[in-house]
Amino acid sequence: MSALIQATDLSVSHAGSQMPVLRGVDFRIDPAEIVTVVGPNGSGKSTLVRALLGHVDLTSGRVRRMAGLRIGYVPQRVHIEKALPMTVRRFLSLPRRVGDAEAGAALARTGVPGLESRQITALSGGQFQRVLLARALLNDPQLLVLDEPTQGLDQPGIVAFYELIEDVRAETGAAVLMVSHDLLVVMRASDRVVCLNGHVCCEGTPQVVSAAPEYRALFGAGSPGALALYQHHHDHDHDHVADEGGHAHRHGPDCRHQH
Ligand SMILES: Nc1ncnc2c1ncn2[C@@H]1O[C@H](COP(=O)(O)OP(=O)(O)OP(=O)(O)O)[C@@H](O)[C@H]1O
Repeated sequence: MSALIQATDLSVSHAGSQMPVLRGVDFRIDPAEIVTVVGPNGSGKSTLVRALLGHVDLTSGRVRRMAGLRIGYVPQRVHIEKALPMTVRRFLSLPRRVGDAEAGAALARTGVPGLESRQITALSGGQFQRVLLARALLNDPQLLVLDEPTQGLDQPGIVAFYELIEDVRAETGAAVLMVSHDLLVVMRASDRVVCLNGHVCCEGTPQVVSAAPEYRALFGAGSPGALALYQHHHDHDHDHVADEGGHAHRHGPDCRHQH
């Protein structure tokens, strides 16, 4: 199956920084897959997403996007000028004007029907994330890219949002690339999880990754384990590929974690 996006040996350095943010990253996403990138703060998740979309210059490596690929992108930060009144309806027509029926259908699809006349700044966090998703869906994307789409949501809101994402995938067949901090919920909703820390630390299906000793060392069992990800250190290169149960699972032989 040909990939929607495939990156090979990707390295990125930001201007003024000695250290590359990403080094030697291989990544691909196939049609209808839900892939989630997890990793500590500053590990390069947003940079990877932006590199895959062609929004940052590469130091080395290559990114190939399928010709004509339609992408719906929800960036990590959406700046809304508070002083500038803007209704949901108007927001949905930026940057591309859409008809009332299309706008209404997108809002209904994401579980926030009838919000057209509300001010964007008056929405709750959960409503706003759904409006952002509605806008991303207007393009009839083959790939949805969501950078921390559940920020600011409470636990039930997070669970409901991921259920919505799975429904959207089932209905539209769109692939979904997400960056997330909601590790445990993400494990359930994703076909594949990629753990990033400047490089790909480990990756595979949720089952394979969660069964891997390296994953357990990182996350433990239950929610407190999620904190471990934010404490672990990577001081190694990955030069080892292990195959477990026929699934790709990669981890360095000398991957040391604080646990
Ligand atoms: N435009 C930029 N110019 C310079 N440095 C940048 C730029 N964007 C990101 N960085 C730096 O690159 C590193 C990775 O940032 P990135 O936003 O990709 O990480 P992240 O994993 O998405 O983090 P978080 O979980 O905090 O959102 C950070 O040290 C950040 O300060």
